[in-house]
Amino acid sequence: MDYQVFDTTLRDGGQREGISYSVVDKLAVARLLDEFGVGFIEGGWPGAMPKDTEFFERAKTELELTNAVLVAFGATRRAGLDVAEDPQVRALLEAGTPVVCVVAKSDIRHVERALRTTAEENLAMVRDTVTHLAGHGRRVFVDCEHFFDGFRHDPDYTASVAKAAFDAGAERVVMCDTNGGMLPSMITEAVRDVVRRTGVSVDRFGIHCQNDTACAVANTVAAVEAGVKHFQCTANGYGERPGNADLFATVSNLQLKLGLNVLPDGCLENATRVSTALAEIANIAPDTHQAYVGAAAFAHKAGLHASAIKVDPLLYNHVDPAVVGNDMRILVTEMAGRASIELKSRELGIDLAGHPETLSAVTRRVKDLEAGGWSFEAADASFELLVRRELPGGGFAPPFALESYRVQVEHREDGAVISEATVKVRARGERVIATAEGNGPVNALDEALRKALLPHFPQLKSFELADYKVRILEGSHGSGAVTRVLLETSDGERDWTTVGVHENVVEASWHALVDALTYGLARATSPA
Ligand SMILES: CC(=O)SCCNC(=O)CCNC(=O)[C@H](O)C(C)(C)COP(=O)(O)OP(=O)(O)OC[C@H]1O[C@@H](n2cnc3c(N)ncnc32)[C@H](O)[C@@H]1OP(=O)(O)O
Ligand SMILES: CC(=O)C(=O)O
Repeated sequence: MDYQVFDTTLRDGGQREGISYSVVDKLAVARLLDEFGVGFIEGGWPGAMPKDTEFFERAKTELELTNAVLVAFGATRRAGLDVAEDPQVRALLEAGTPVVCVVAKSDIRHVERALRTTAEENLAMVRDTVTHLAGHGRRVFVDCEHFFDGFRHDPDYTASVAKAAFDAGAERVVMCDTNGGMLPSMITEAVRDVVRRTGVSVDRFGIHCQNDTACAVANTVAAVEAGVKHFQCTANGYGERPGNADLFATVSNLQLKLGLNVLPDGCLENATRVSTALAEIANIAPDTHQAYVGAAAFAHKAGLHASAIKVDPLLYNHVDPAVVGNDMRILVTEMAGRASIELKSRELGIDLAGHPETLSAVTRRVKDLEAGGWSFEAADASFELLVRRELPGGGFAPPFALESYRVQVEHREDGAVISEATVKVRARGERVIATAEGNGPVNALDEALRKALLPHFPQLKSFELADYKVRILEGSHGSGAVTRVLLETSDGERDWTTVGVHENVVEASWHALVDALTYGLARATSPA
């Protein structure tokens, strides 16, 4: 590849609050990153923590990488210590990786105040460590910590650290925006200046940006545009404080916007899947609004967007979502227009192109219902039922009709709380009455309804209530508060979400429940 994509999810990514990878997690993350096509995987700091030491040990036999090489991270030798005697330098070699990356101080203020040593000793620490590691056959990358802050304060000293690393045999010197305080123009200016001062070609430099100004991706792109050929990122931007440059946004920008050859062919289209899988392993909910790979990255809510998208999706998408393995979605809400309804219905397999009256009727109905607290954005199943109910000959025959339901909640002397529901429905020409108990009124209703319908619809057996969310919405314009219920149902293969709204939580739940069973039964009897 023309560029070195250096991933540090397992090292800097692990520095994010809330992440604690196990060794097994680390091995799984490394495999996914390799599959995604990065060139270097920084696995951690051997010797600093037992898990990282074990990871490198197990990687020797358990990790087969196709695209990437494994990198061990460490620091330059301690001040005043012989490099061969420094245990953490020894641990770096014992990790057995072909590449090592050492962090070096490059801001004179850090040298003097944090390391409490001299400018010259710090240069010697860099030289000794690089020479020693290269002498043991390692490719050596040097992360110059606080490079940009240091360069702005004392450019001669910071440049001399970079030069010392190169002269000692470092393959790459990585300029780190450790405090993440830079803006793209500052990066561009510093990159040009350090090349001039050191006389070293820009393509031997690397870039590592923290995200404290929310510019990590932009700063990385700026450095690459200035000629840098090695860039460090983390999956989903995980990292210390607000994080690092997000791998997926960075490679997408470089590949799709600048036309650079950064990943092997066919890898970029795995971005969305790999991003989600890595979020699962990190045990962090995927960021739905993440650029390129988030579930909402290509989700359109505004009616005007939909009307143009109907003509050509690229009129409102900056790239085709498929190039990063993502999908476009149309959201139906009070902001929908007829085009939104038409596109969403098409997404659900209903062609409304020849039905202008239905389009107008559904649009009006959605706006009215949403004004009353309904929300179809996350309830595709209820929206589909609404469309089918409005569509003349929409193939919709409700599988049952309610005569009445009754729910009782009984608090007994011994503290037990029992809910009991009775439903009276008509299904397939028959009147059925069923009673059931439940751990709450909604559960009792659900049980009673299933009991009544099961003899007619055995498919109901596989339906399970997967999630139940309740939100109380404050009333407006003098009306009282209403309750919105979102119900997620699963048949083991597919999930669908329905919505119900009413002043009474049981009635709101009933609406969502009826839609859930109606939709599930309609699906069960129609082809997937
Ligand atoms: C910018 C970055 O994110 S770099 C990555 C940082 N990552 C981590 O810190 C995670 C892992 N860290 C650790 O497990 C521990 O901090 C260790 C094992 C590295 C060190 O632990 P300890 O030996 O207990 O030292 P402690 O963390 O308190 O201080 C770090 C020491 O390293 C020295 N040091 C810091 N940076 C460097 C450097 N680039 N080169 C050499 N020495 C350094 C400090 O001066 C300090 O030395 P001192 O003990 O003489 O005061
Ligand atoms: C090395 C590193 O993580 C930094 O300087 O931010």
